[in-house]
Amino acid sequence: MNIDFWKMHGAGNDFILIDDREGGFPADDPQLIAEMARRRTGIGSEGLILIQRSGEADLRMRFFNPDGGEVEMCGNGARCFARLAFDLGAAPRAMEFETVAGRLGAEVLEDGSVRLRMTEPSGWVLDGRLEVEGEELRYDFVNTGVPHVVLTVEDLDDVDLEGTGAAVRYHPQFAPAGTNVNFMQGCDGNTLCVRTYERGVEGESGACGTGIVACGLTAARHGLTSLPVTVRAGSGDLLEVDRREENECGPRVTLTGPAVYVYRGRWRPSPRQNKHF
Ligand SMILES: N[C@@H](CCC[C@H](N)C(=O)O)C(=O)O
Repeated sequence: MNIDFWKMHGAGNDFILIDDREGGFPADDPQLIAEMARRRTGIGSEGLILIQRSGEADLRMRFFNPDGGEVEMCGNGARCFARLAFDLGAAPRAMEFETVAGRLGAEVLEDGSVRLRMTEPSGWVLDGRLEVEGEELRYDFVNTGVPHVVLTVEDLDDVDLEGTGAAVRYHPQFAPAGTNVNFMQGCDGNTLCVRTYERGVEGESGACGTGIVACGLTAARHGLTSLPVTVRAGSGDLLEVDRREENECGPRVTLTGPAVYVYRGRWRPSPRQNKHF
């Protein structure tokens, strides 16, 4: 058996997407997922996404980090999920789907970009203090579907992203789940620039949607910017974070940005994965 997939990216954050509406993908095999996601010897990606049927919404999204572990949500991945689901005829242009973090809404816009309606942010810590390598760091924290620390910096090009990122990601304060770590700088006008050390990628990813939302909301709460805010990801792509009056449920945080096809392919598992096929 082969696995048909789409390779897509959202602002440079790249994913493997699989139409698993009929079931059958061995999601309980982290080794297989890690092998598919591995650069050089696999397809290479910063996450694997399953499109599944749902009894309660249009669809269900499952998201796996490239280390094979399932986590609650992925902002850039959710936009790719919505665009592919719409193009496959699996969901209407304005859809709702389940995630482990809760129910999301998405609208595929005419140009193929996607506006995502997020779950309500939770677990806020504003102006927290953290000791990292003998130094006190000021940080903010919010869960926008997955956990995010936001570190406000003066010069994004001058941060030790891998060093400080890993130290905060594994800091006992955020154990056992760990956290993603965003470095945020105010840029020109009402624009933020963000680079993210991602849990599960264990390094800098091309962009992180939930991290960009965490930064946009944090900057607004500190009065550094106002919503809607434009955020430039590490990849250079621009996304918009807003809080909009969407429906009778009241205002919802939104993330709008690209969802781009790279190619379509078929994965033939290596012999050591043949147990499934
Ligand atoms: N890239 C994602 C976040 C994916 C999950 C993250 N790696 C985690 O473990 O929390 C995004 O765009 O939000």
